[in-house]
Amino acid sequence: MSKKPVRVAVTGAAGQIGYALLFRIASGEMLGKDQPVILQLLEIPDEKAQNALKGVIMELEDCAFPLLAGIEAHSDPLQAFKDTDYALLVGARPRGPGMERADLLAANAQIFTAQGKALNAVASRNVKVLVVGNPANTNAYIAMKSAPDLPAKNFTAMLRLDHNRAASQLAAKAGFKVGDIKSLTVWGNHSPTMYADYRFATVNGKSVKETINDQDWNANVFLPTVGKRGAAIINARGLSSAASAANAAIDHMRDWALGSNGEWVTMGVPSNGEYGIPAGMVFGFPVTTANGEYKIVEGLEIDAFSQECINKTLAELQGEQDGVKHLL
Ligand SMILES: NC(=O)c1ccc[n+]([C@@H]2O[C@H](COP(=O)([O-])OP(=O)(O)OC[C@H]3O[C@@H](n4cnc5c(N)ncnc54)[C@H](O)[C@@H]3O)[C@@H](O)[C@H]2O)c1
Ligand SMILES: O=C(O)C[C@H](O)C(=O)O
Repeated sequence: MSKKPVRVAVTGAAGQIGYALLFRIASGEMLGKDQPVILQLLEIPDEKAQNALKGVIMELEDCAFPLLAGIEAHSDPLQAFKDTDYALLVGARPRGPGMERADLLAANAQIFTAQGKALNAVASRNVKVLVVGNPANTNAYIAMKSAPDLPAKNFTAMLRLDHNRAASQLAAKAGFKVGDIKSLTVWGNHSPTMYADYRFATVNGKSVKETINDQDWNANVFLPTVGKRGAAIINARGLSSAASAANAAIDHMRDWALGSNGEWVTMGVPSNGEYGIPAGMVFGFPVTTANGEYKIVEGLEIDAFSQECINKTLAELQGEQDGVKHLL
């Protein structure tokens, strides 16, 4: 018997990540090739954006995806999030000319407060939320705080792009096949301060750290390369990463919904105090996923270098979250 369709809300649906994301969701790459989906798409109430959204919907229709059980276009989050089982919050306010970081935080705080409240009011009580729009961790924190009737653990931020970037850099450095790298993680904020940590990673049972055996490369090449990859792509393309961001969003949601088969993946999730991260802070952690739930990998040893890196990204996130406290 075929499965009942699930509802997937995507915000910023006419943007560049939206364009790289929706077709893959509709083809079953996110939730499985047997799972019909209804897309509930949100764009700002602006004629140009709504027209662009219409065009994307026409293209979705023209793909004749067998799993696409419905498509809705909305400009009101209360309609877009109605009964939604999954919410991918991609749309966000980009930094404009002369805008300070505090202005960016405040503009996004407004968007994610409203969207958190709307999720709280109308979404499925089990909705799984992924925030992609930057600053992703803090936006997820704001949405979570604005939705007190939903489980806080259901609000997550995207660190998977950083994770995938780290895997790819390691593979290139040591000649690994990227798919053979296990137990890699990225701690902290989706920003250049993130700490991509391969101390526990293995390839075919062999330690990645021992194979590479180059702390200078780790500190001075690998971490800056992964941390500044988003900026490098903006410099090269004139636009921020879109296909790789959409791909990471698919990976994040697929693993959360369908399980990671015991493997570690990285998710930005609210801390319960693990590794000294303040409870409630949305932080990149190693997790395993099964039966629609994630579990933070606990008990890992944090050496002095790692602690220093974690402290740096933690301080940045604390600053961001302190900066929006008065708005919540
Ligand atoms: N977490 C990550 O790893 C990661 C990676 C890449 C990009 N990003 C972020 O993702 C976001 C989207 O990137 P993009 O390249 O698709 O941008 P984009 O500008 O191409 O598209 C964003 C879309 O969101 C819409 N939007 C803005 N505010 C909205 C709101 N309140 N409700 C609904 N829609 C809204 C805009 O109209 C626009 O169509 C940006 O914040 C970007 O910085 C995050
Ligand atoms: O949009 C950005 O600022 C960069 C993006 O978050 C990325 O990591 O590619």
